[in-house]
Amino acid sequence: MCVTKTLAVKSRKETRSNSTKMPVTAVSRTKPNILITGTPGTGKSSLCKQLAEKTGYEWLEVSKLAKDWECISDYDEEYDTSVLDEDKLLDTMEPIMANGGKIVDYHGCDFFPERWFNIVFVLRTDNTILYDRLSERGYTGKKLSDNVECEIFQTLLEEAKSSYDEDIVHELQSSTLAEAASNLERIVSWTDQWTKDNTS
Ligand SMILES: Nc1ncnc2c1ncn2[C@@H]1O[C@H](COP(=O)(O)OP(=O)(O)OP(=O)(O)O)[C@@H](O)[C@H]1O
Repeated sequence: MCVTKTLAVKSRKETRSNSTKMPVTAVSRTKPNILITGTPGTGKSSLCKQLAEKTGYEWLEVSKLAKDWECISDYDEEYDTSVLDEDKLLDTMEPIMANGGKIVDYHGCDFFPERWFNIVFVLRTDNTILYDRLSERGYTGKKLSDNVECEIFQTLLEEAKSSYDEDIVHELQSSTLAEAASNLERIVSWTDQWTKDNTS
């Protein structure tokens, strides 16, 4: 079982979306909200940090902020990872997301409301390269193999495609530094274009 799947429950997302009576599509805002997702180690944080510097948008690193906001409900010893209190996290994020200009970074995506995001990027990394990155980070045993399997089975890509309009979901290769630079450039260009198209 993939680590990310311990943290995401799709049916609850749908219940929330319905209960808030908001449209499923992204609401109007002057700056877009961007979701960057992918298996741990695919380069989300590295990309988001640079993207925030280039755009001036706010980077929300959900795994770290969830701890600061006390939105952790449990600790999963088998996977050596925190389990989110999703309801509390979403309630905390809701007003933050409202004005746009947010870059959300998390290794899961099916519990966020669809209306929050204008675009979704799923980072992908070659399996061998990802194995080495996660080993260097100290991942071993089941945590290491499950995360690599998660990438092999493109779990996050499928999760994103089933949770958001496929037209706004984009897969980005993130195995090399050249790809990282190209991804950054592509997202900055998209952001500039979105702003031109939506604020004139
Ligand atoms: N495209 C890339 N090419 C080469 N190295 C990369 C690339 N992207 C990230 N890295 C390196 O891989 C490691 C993991 O990157 P990073 O921490 O950004 O991943 P992450 O997806 O945010 O992981 P997590 O979900 O656990 O926070 C870092 O050492 C980073 O410098």
